[in-house]
Amino acid sequence: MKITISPSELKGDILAPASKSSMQRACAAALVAAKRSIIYNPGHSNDDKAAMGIITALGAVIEKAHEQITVDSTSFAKVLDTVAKQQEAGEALTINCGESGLSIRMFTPLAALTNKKITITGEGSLVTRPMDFFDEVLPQLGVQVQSNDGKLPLIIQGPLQPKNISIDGSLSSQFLTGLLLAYSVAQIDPAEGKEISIKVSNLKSKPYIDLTLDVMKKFGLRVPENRNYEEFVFDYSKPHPDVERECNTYTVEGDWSGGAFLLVAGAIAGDITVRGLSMASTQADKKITEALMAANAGMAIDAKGIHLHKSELKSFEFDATDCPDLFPPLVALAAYCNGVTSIKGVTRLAHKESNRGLTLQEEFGKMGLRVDLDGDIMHIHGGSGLKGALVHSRHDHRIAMACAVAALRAEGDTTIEEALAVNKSYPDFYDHIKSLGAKVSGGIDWKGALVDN
Ligand SMILES: O=C(O)C1=C[C@@H](OP(=O)(O)O)[C@@H](O)[C@H](O)C1
Ligand SMILES: C=C(OP(=O)(O)O)C(=O)O
Repeated sequence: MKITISPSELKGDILAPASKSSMQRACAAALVAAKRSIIYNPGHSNDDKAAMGIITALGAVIEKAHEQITVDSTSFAKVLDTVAKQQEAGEALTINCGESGLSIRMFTPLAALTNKKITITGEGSLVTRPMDFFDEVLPQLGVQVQSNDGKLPLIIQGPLQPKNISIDGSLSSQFLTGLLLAYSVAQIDPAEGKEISIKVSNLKSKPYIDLTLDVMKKFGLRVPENRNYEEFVFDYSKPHPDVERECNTYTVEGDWSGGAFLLVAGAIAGDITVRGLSMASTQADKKITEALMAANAGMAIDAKGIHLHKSELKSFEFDATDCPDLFPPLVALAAYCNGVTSIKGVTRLAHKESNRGLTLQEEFGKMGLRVDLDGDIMHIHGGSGLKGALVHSRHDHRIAMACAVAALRAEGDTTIEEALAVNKSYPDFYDHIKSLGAKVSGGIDWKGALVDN
């Protein structure tokens, strides 16, 4: 599907979408909390749908209402209980993680809490993303694993038993997120002692772990002591925090990752207000506000939201090692900043939905932007304007959104091929920018019919 964006001025206000990082974690926490949970402001991106599909496959029952979902996962309590009694292994099961890196890395250890033989599959770019962490780590926790040479599909069989382990956190924080959730509810072997810890070296994307711990706390799960992101210690001698609580309630946060595209759109082509992004959030991509400030963006933050208007922008330096998803919107921003912007953390981008350092260089190159890759640093030569072009999302949602935002101020039209890649995280993206006045043509209407294409 192609979508064309013509140069536009944006005006108005918009509510940021639901965060898939927050929503997927809520699904996982609701599953292992093994009771009833009400999740408000649920997301409906493909990654969110993958998470809901997985917890359903693992026994949770989801009831959807207008602005909330109710998850009943009391049957998961029985699963854990069955494991504790070491009964017969259950029947085989397949779970499909769609294209979601977080889902596969977070739910695999949770699926391994059961004693079922489970096949874990995925689609699109997920089949080429590295999963060899599981080959190395899960057997240390008593889980049998078979992978396709470190890639999907995985076949696992638990039950996972928490043990003192050391892991490498340099590729992704998502594996640690999964282990933390699993350790919080797993049955422990008394011989392991009362304190069990996960040591982590070289952890990247640290704020995502803060979000994991925050969600665990809100769902009344056992939360480990975080020793400077180098060791996470579970004290099993302490009673489980909220076992008495009958029902959890959780509100999915507004999405700083998707919201970053709206904020950048406002800084280069607008006079807009983005609502629903909390400054109290632990989300990594809240750091976009620091980049906007460094670029001299016309920004003001108050109780009504974040206001952005078009202004003269200057180049900046930024470290995105712990917030890698900001690279695409930052490139769109830097394209309109006078001078050379330098962003650190390129090596974090190699295994996302595309190899994002290269993809950004190539797709923005088609619009006339010079992007140099110098080891871990990206240099963006901004300020001389972009030309509308035919670009390709490369099946990467953040590349499609970055090109769309940059197109708002380019000279001439920009057509994005495979533009519906945005459905992975932000299905309403084109509708949202359109409601702010962006000239968007092509695509599908709400009935799935082709429009203008
Ligand atoms: O935990 C999460 O919700 C995520 C963690 C980050 O991955 P890494 O930890 O692999 O950097 C981020 O890039 C991804 O989009 C979402
Ligand atoms: C990399 C991303 O997600 P995930 O790793 O969960 O697929 C992303 O949303 O940019």
